[in-house]
Amino acid sequence: MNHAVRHIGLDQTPDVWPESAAWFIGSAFLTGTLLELSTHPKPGLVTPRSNGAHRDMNLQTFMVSSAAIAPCLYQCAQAGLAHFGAEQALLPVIRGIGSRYERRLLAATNGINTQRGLLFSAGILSGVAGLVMRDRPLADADELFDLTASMTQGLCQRELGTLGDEDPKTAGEKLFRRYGVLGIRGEVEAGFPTVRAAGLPALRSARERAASLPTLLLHTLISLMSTTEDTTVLWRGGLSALDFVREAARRILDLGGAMSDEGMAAIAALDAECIARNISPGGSADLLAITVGVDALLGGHLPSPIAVVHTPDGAPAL
Ligand SMILES: CC(C)(COP(=O)(O)OP(=O)(O)OC[C@H]1O[C@@H](n2cnc3c(N)ncnc32)[C@H](O[C@H]2O[C@H](COP(=O)(O)OP(=O)(O)OP(=O)(O)O)[C@@H](O)[C@H]2O)[C@@H]1O)[C@@H](O)C(=O)NCCC(=O)NCCS
Ligand SMILES: Nc1ncnc2[nH]cnc12
Repeated sequence: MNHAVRHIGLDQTPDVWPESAAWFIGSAFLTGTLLELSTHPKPGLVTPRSNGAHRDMNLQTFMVSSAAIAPCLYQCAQAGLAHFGAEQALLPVIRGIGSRYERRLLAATNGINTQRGLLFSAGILSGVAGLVMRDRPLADADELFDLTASMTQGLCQRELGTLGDEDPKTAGEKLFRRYGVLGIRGEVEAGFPTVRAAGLPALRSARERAASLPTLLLHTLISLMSTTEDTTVLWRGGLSALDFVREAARRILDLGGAMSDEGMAAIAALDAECIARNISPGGSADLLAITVGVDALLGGHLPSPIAVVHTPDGAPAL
């Protein structure tokens, strides 16, 4: 068995591999989804202790929508594992699965848009991961992101560039018309540059510095917020809100991010300010879930959720 496969605990016996690989991939992104939701504080976002800048959803709204979309991740991974031929031909298969689950998401939340963006990005990555992992573990994040960019080449032109004079329907289409921003489609078609350049480096840096799990997750989010072209922020507050969020996040990173007392104080202040201004960086929250999921696919180990204290004789303190 391949060392990397053994390292991430997959059973590579031929008749079990596709099933276990699909569950492994889906669980990686579900782990990222659940850990994002469980993180507190998160400026302007829903947490176990705050609804952030939202009046129409709370943690349980996200719990039911996460439960509704979890099977989609597994099915997209299975579609990738079963796909033979050019990767571009896999995209419509993934889009078909995702569209069905977007309806299930909205049915589970009574029409509230909690995680449409996450469904899109995590579904596509699950499919691409399946494409690669049919034969072997992922080499690195670049392999996953480069293949994603290849599979979705032309997506923005097809779905945004050909809007013509017809009325834009979704937030992303309206914002493309108004500001020329590409939103989640642009992030995906470019191969997740924000996760590559900000998310994964921040997560790895926090892990190397032995940060606790909550600190690691929040530090990664702030790093993502400093650079994400988040159409969720744009939708609510325009370019001034997007500039405000990115500049505030950069200042927090200059103070040490979530790994310093000064940074944590600035995060608390930003949370209050986002709520006061009705700003919610939902796109960055999605990218936090994606970052954790990709790290898990690569066998990354996260700090224990509870820092276990051991007694002098080595037994865990109860
Ligand atoms: C492909 C679609 C998902 C595109 O949808 P849309 O045309 O709306 O495009 P965008 O606005 O660009 O993106 C939609 C959501 O993606 C998140 N997002 C935005 N920018 C980025 C970015 N730069 N990087 C990553 N992700 C980004 C964001 O999603 C999160 O925020 C939403 C919750 O926030 P909230 O403010 O509450 O949103 P609203 O309720 O809309 O506003 P209020 O009324 O409350 O004020 C939530 O979606 C989070 O996930 C953007 O909102 C879609 O068209 C599509 O095709 N879907 C079908 C499914 C599919 O194809 N799946 C394939 C794979 S399975
Ligand atoms: N925790 C959260 N709060 C608000 N919007 C989100 N989109 C994804 N995660 C979110």
